[in-house]
Amino acid sequence: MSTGYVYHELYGWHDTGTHAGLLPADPRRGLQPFRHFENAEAKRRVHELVVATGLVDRLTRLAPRPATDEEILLVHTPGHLARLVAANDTGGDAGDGGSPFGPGALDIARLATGGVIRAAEAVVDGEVDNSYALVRPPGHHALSDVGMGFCMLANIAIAVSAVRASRGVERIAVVDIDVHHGNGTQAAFEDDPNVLTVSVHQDRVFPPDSGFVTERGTGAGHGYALNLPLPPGTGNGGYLEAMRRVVLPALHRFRPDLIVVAAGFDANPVDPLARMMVTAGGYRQIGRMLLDAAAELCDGRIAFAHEGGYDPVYVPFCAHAVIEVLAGVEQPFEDPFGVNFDNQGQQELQPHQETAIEAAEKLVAEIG
Ligand SMILES: O=C(CCC1CCCC1)NO
Ligand SMILES: [Zn+2]
Repeated sequence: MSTGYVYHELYGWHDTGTHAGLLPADPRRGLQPFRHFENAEAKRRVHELVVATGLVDRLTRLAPRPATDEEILLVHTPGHLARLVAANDTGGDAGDGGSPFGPGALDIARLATGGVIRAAEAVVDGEVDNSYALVRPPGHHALSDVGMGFCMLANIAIAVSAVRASRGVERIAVVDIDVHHGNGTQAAFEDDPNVLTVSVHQDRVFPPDSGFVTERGTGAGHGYALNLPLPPGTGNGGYLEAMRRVVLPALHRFRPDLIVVAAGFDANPVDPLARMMVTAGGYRQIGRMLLDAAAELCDGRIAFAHEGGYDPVYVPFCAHAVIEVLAGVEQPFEDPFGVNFDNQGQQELQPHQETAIEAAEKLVAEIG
C-alpha cells in the first residue's frame, strides 16, 4: 500500500494573527489578545507526530506546487482572486472578517490548494494508492466569490474540478467529516450530478445557517448533496452509525471513480470550536470504512485533504490514526488519551442521534 503525503513548512507560516479578526483586543471590552484558533500548532504537530513515530518513513512524500490562476478560476470568480492578489502585500481578510491573513498568504494558500491537487492527481495517476494532504489554510467553507470560516481558497472544490478537467475523472464523491458543514464544497457542485457531496457535521455550529438535511442540491444536482447534521455530544457510536447507514450506502449508490475526504478532526472531545466526542479510535474506524469503500468502488482511489481541528494536543493523534490506516499500518500507535475519551459517558449511539441519522438515511435511495 503506497500512501502519498503532502506537507510543506510554509503551511505553518500562514499568519492568522492574534485577534481572529472579529474580536480584536480591546481593554474597553475586556478583550485580551488571543491567538486565532486557526493557527499553525495543531497541524504542525500532526506532521511532527507523523515524523516522530516513524510513520513518515512508510509514506511517499509528494511535493506541493502552487495552484495556478486557471485552476483557481475553475471555482472562484476573478473578483475573489483579484481581491486576494491585491491584499497579498499587505495582508487582509478572506472575506467574512474572521479569516485574517498576513502578507504573502495567497502564496501559501495557493500551495495548500496545489497540495490537494497534487494528492488527488497522484491517486488518479496511480502514482500512489491513496494520499493525505496535510495542508493549511483549510478550504471547505470558501465560496466562489468570498472566503469564510478561515478559508481563502476552496482547496477540495478546486482539486476536484482540476482532476476532472485534466484527467477526465467523471464521478467524484466528496465526504466531509469536518465537524463544520462543508458549505463551500457543496455550493461549488450544487447543480452537478457527477459530484456527490456528503457532509456529516454538528448541527448549525458553522455556518449557523447551513448544513440542513433538506439541502439536497439544485437542478440536475438535486439528490447529490447529502447533509447529516448531528446533535452536540455525538461520539463514536453516532458517527460510526452515520457512516454505516448514510455515508457508505450513499457511496455505493453513487459509485464514484474517486473519493475525496475533507478530513477535519474538530469533532474530537476537546476541540474549542465544536462539542462532539469522536476519538482517535473513532477516526481510525471512519478512515478504515472509507478506505474499504474506495477499495470496493474505485480501486482504492481515495485522497484526504486536511481541514479543521484545533486542539494542538489531541488532533495529532486523530489525524495520525487515519494516516496509519491509509498506509496499512498493522500495529497502530496508541492514543494515550483513549483510555479516557473512549469511555466517556454516552459514547454509544443515543436515540436523538438515531433520529437525525434516520432523516438522512431516507434520502440515500434518491441517489441515482
Ligand atoms: O473549522 C472550521 C472553522 C469553524 C469556525 C469558523 C468561525 C467559527 C467556527 N471549519 O471547518
Ligand atoms: Zn471545522
